[in-house]
Amino acid sequence: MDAVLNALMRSAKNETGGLDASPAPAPQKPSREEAEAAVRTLIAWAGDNPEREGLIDTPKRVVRAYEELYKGYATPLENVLDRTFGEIGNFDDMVVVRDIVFYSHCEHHMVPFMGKAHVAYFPVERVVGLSKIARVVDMYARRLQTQEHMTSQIITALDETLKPRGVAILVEAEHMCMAMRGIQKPGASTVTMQFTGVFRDDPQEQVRFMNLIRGARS
Ligand SMILES: Nc1nc2c(ncn2[C@@H]2O[C@H](COP(=O)(O)OP(=O)(O)OP(=O)(O)O)[C@@H](O)[C@H]2O)c(=O)[nH]1
Ligand SMILES: [Zn+2]
Repeated sequence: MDAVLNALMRSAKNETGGLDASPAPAPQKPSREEAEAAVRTLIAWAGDNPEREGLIDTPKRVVRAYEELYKGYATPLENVLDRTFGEIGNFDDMVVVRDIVFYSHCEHHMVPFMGKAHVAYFPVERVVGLSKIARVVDMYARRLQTQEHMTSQIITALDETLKPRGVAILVEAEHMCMAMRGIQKPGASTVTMQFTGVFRDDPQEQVRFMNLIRGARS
């Protein structure tokens, strides 16, 4: 099992830098049976009996749930952003998709953090389907990471793939590892933001973005 873990750790290291468009699959992904056995171990560690009736099928359910919660590892970016649309007239202003709800898990505790992402970009001649921006958010949210890394992965993916005049992202989230355990501060929210291109160079565009995501019409 140590060899499996080492291989997984090497693979994960390769995935932390750069665009990270289509992460290489873990070279020796554990089998479904091994994953279910690990869940049984954690149930016993929590203090319950994994063989009792109510818990007997739980490892299978947890492994199925993991496939959904972490499906971002299996989504190639090129499949998400491969289609753009050119019939936009002379539109060259900001496109903002705000209030994209996401659910993620922090890499430190594997406990959920959830919130909203707001994304804007200045298209150059072609636009991307609006749902694809939300798909990119989901793709990175459904992995283990910090909120900062998630924020930078989303903006890098959009910037390098669409090559727009600029991208802006603001992510606001509540971390259950700060609410349910540890410091126990429910309601505390964390805001991360990042800008490229005109957003980075022109503070007025940052202000317009902030006003738009707060609902103001300027
Ligand atoms: N920067 C950052 N920190 C995070 C994120 N998610 C969780 N954390 C923090 O990760 C830190 C881990 O700290 P450690 O001291 O290694 O772990 P810990 O003993 O469980 O820490 P406590 O949460 O303070 O009990 C904590 O301060 C968490 O609040 C995130 O997305 N970004
Ligand atoms: Zn955490």
